[in-house]
Amino acid sequence: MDVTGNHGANAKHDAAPIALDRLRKVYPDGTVAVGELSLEIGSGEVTVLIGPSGCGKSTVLRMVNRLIEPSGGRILIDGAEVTAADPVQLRRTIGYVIQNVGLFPHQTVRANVGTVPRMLGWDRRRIAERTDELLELVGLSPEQYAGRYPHELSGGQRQRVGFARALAADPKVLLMDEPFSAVDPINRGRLQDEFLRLRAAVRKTTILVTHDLQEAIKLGDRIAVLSDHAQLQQYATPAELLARPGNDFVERFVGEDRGIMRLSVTPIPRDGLRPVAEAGEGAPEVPASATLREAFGAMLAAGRGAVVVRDTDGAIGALTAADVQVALASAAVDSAA
Ligand SMILES: Nc1ncnc2c1ncn2[C@@H]1O[C@H](COP(=O)(O)OP(=O)(O)OP(=O)(O)O)[C@@H](O)[C@H]1O
Repeated sequence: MDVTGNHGANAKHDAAPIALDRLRKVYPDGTVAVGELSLEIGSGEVTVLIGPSGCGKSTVLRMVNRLIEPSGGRILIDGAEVTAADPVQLRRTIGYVIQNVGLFPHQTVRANVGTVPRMLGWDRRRIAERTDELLELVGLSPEQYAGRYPHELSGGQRQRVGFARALAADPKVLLMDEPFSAVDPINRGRLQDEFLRLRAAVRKTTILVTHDLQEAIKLGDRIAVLSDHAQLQQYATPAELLARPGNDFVERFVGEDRGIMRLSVTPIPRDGLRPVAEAGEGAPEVPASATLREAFGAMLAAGRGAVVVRDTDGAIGALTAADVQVALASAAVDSAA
């Protein structure tokens, strides 16, 4: 299946880099929502904006698709200034996913997903094919769900439809504003996993707003930590951010759990493994691609002090609880280098 949507004439859009250059927004009542923000987002990367409530995250996002007009500065997508584009045309090249999805209640799932392709004048057959393809991609069988209305879906399913709709016309850029926050914790985890799976298949330059640090760490290639007026406090990979908070604000923001959270962004050190026998008889096993969190979790679940690490050729070594601590310490040194 061609999940990129690049099968039809004129449908091809590669992911595009985004640059925010001294971006500013002062609302008419004088509120300075965004003081001056500069940020570069690489093509195909997921950047997460995170920060306290009211710090300007949504304002930044909504300036990128011109739902809000900037008061100053520039936004460049693929080198072209966003403010030079027609806002309606622009929005057709940008997928937008919001908290409560905003599906049209009186339209079927099929019609909702086909919204932008219809506006772009695609023929019916092509729209139908693309809709089926996307529904499958987000894990909803078209036979079962295409004819339903939004009120006949669960919150998580609605979110999936919203995501399919955002991807329908193969946008260059995806903007996601708290996309999973209206969903219960279990479905939220599932949707996050789904997002990770999808983004491996469809690489879109994505800006995702959240106030959930776990989510930021799980989904972001890079995280921008903002304080009031969208002041950039640190822009770093999840591993760097947790190992080396750039200042007191970020240190307070990531909080005391950052040591634990680092487990989930640090891979098992293949070079630092012990002989397999040191794990002891019946030790739990984890794949070499696992993180320290998964390895440590397997130890705790089995009540053991070590795991056997396996790759496709078989067992490649043992990792103990003490090794986990050493690996974390050396990963912190690496990320400082
Ligand atoms: N239309 C508006 N007029 C005046 N002030 C506004 C307007 N919209 C938002 N603001 C203010 O701008 C600031 C930034 O709001 P914004 O919604 O961008 O923050 P946020 O970081 O996304 O917040 P949250 O995490 O709570 O959703 C806030 O102080 C908010 O009150």
